[in-house]
Amino acid sequence: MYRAFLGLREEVSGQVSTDTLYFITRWIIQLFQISGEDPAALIELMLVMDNLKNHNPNLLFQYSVDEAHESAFSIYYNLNNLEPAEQHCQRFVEAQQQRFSSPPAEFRCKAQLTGDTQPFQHAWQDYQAKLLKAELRDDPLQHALILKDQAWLMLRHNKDAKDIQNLLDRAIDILNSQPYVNHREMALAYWLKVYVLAQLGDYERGLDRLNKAYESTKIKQPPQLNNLLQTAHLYLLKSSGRYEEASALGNEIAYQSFYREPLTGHNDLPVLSISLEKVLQFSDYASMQQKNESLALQVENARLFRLLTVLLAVFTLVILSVTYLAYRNSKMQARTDGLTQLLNRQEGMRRLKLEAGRMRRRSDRICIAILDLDGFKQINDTHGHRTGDEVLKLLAGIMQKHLRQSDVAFRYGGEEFVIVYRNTTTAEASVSLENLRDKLQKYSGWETTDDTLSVNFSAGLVEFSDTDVNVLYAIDYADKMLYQAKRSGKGKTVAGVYSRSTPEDLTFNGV
Ligand SMILES: Nc1nc2c(ncn2[C@@H]2O[C@H](COP(=O)(O)OP(=O)(O)OP(=O)(O)O)[C@@H](O)[C@H]2O)c(=O)[nH]1
Repeated sequence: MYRAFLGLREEVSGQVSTDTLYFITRWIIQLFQISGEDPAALIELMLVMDNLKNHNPNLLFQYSVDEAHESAFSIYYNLNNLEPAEQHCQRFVEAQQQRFSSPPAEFRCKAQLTGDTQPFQHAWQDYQAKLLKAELRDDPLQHALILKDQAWLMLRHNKDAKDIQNLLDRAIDILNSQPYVNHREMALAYWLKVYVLAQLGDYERGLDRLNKAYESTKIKQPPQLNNLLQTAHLYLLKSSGRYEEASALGNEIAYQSFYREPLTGHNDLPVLSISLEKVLQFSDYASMQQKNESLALQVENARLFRLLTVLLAVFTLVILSVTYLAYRNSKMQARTDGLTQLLNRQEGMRRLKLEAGRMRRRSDRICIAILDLDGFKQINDTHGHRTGDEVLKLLAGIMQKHLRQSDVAFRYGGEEFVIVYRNTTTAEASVSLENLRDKLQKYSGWETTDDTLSVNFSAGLVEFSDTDVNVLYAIDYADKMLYQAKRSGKGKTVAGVYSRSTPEDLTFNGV
């Protein structure tokens, strides 16, 4: 297996990026370590260290400087070569301090070197306090989890295997007695147990625990958890001298790791897959090659699937946007008058009623003006309908430009327009209407006729603040005043205030 990966590194060097090479080296180190080939792992590690020196460590390997030193420490420590172990521990501490804003207060490598039991004591006391809390709260699940964590702590500090087993047995018993079994925690507890039994060389019981662990993760088996159990299995096989089985399982774990993130997301994956196949052709791992192919296919399929999902999402988004825009457009069209682009009568009346509602709620007032172009038939007859249309559009444009945003203007019909002035008195609205009139009369840029056109309008204006009266009465009232404006000479505004007491035969105070 190492040979295959060493060969792979040779094959792809120069073709792939430096950090991919670093990843491959990392596996090789891990493989050597798993198999207890510490000196070989050390040589590989030195290779990484050299790379770290040659490249800018803050850029390329910024996430691995401390990991490399920690691995070097463990290897030297295992080999009982304490001087370099100490150096690497120191470098590891420095790297961690650089990498994290708040690195751990106590470092395990230091404690291991000095035989300092302080970190263990602190953590142990912490767990004891938590245990007490869980007991008081009568929370057996939490209790079991803390027992399991305590076992893990003891294991990391090389405590007595029997004590560790006791803790784990208690944790497993509690987990088993729960109405709903927590499969993940159960598997982790069993995994620890297998690990401890492997250290004790108790293969039979270890295997029994392992089968239970596989069993408890059968329902929901995330790949990482499965991988964890496989690693425990590997320890067990190795510790009981079953090297062939261990080697086969080691291969499987290595291949699975090869195709797992983050390397599968790596740009260099195609080169790696092809090269791995080539290397395997010259090695004695023919059966693994098949597995490699099917795994590569799975990766490719997953990638295609991801691509398709993204494409589908983009496509759906485009369709939705287009549909939404078309819908919005058609809605706009249904609301506006095609010629003047003002609101049409239906939408205008709806907005008028809304404004009346708002007025009632705020005890406000509104002014309603009806404008009618004077002598418009004459304009049509003399200058043609196109000029008539131009006049209508001109007045609409002037309204849009010179009315306030809160005012609502719409085409009431033919050459009639309505303006709803929010919170405005008749005096203020009259000023606005005179302003519109002024702009209309001063206009001279006609496109459809050379003649100077005299364009003007008459208007009926009503102030309306009575909360009990239907706003349509006010419109009728404004219409009647418009009629008065027409009758009394055109080109003017006649205004009045409408209330419930306004008699049927209307009296006007002209402006
Ligand atoms: N060009 C054009 N003319 C229209 C449009 N809608 C209505 N008209 C015309 O507007 C004219 C309105 O004529 P009348 O109701 O007699 O009004 P007027 O000539 O302005 O008379 P007064 O209101 O008394 O000043 C009619 O000839 C309609 O055909 C339109 O969209 N475009």
